[in-house]
Amino acid sequence: MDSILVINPGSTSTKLAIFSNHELIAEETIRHSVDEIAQFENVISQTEFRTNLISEFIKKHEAEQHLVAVVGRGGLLKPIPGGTYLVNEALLSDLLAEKYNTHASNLGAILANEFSKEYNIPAYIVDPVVVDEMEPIAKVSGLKGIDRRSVTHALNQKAVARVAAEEMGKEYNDSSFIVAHLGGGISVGAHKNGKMIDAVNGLDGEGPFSPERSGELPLIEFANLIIKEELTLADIKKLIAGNSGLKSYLGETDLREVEKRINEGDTEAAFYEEAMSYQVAKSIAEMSVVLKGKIDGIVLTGGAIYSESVRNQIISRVEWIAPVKAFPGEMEMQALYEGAWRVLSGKEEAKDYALV
Ligand SMILES: Nc1ncnc2c1ncn2[C@@H]1O[C@H](COP(=O)(O)OP(=O)(O)O)[C@@H](O)[C@H]1O
Ligand SMILES: CCCC(=O)OP(=O)(O)O
Repeated sequence: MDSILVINPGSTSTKLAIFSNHELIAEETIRHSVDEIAQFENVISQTEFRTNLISEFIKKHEAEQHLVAVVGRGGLLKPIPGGTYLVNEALLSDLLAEKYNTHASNLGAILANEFSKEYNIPAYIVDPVVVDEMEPIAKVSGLKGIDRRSVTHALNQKAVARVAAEEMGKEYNDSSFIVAHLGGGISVGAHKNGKMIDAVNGLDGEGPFSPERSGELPLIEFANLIIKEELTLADIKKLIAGNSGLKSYLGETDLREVEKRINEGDTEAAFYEEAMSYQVAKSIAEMSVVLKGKIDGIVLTGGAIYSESVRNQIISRVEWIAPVKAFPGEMEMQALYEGAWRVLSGKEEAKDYALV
């Protein structure tokens, strides 16, 4: 039985799966609390902690003898086309140096490499968070020398848009969708004819706030804070992409805990949950302008879309734009497996990061 190990590190979770001959053999989502993540100085220093969790998973499912490849979520690399990439020195070196910023997805290739070495099998990443299909006009920021960049849940955005298109009897490559992914971070993409032509960057301080990120901030107020608190660049990255959003308002990134508080009558928790939904709806509307109103559907996805109230709050504000479909959670594990399988079966060649 040839098996492929799938490793998907998110900011609040490590998702693991084993697939064999297109069948899901085992799957687990390990959630990480705010306190658990706070023990670590940075993302890279979580490697051993998450490696141990993955080793336990492999042993629990007795997969050691069967692994033929490992595939991880692709992190912050240089802007590159979509596809399956071999994990090699050039790719690992950019991730370990955090050359293009820090995020849990950087661990995908690093963790995959650990198991590649242990089991002497190839390691891949698929459609990393930096997949860049933005049109030139979308990259203009408003200040010469600074361009907008594409940092999104590209893998899942494309996977769910494909399923939504199929359900509507359409082809992804021949339709227009707005996809909002609500995870630890929130990204929103305008997909036109198979390409994400504009996107709200879910990491660098654009668009809606998320369970742990600030999204867009009033610039002058933020500049004053940086000066007053004498923040370094590392402090700023940690603040806007790890210690803001619901965490800063409510001390919590787990929406299920937030909802428990709401059910117990916490009006502040209810207010900030609704504010997050309100901001997501605004970003979706922004993308409807990118697509000039010709939209086949709006797709809501990510862990936070399991929340009925978040889902309904967004839908009530955007359903006038286009029909809305919700895919709570993500289809990333299957998409990662398929990307690796396409290469192993010879249908596609793995791309070399150093050469793109
Ligand atoms: N069943 C659920 N109900 C409500 N919220 C959920 C549920 N499952 C996950 N979430 C929330 O979704 C967010 C994380 O989404 P997810 O896509 O799993 O994150 P990650 O970015 O870590 O991959 C967290 O706020 C989490 O609490
Ligand atoms: C926008 C980059 C991807 C991202 O934010 O992923 P998480 O939600 O897992 O943090």
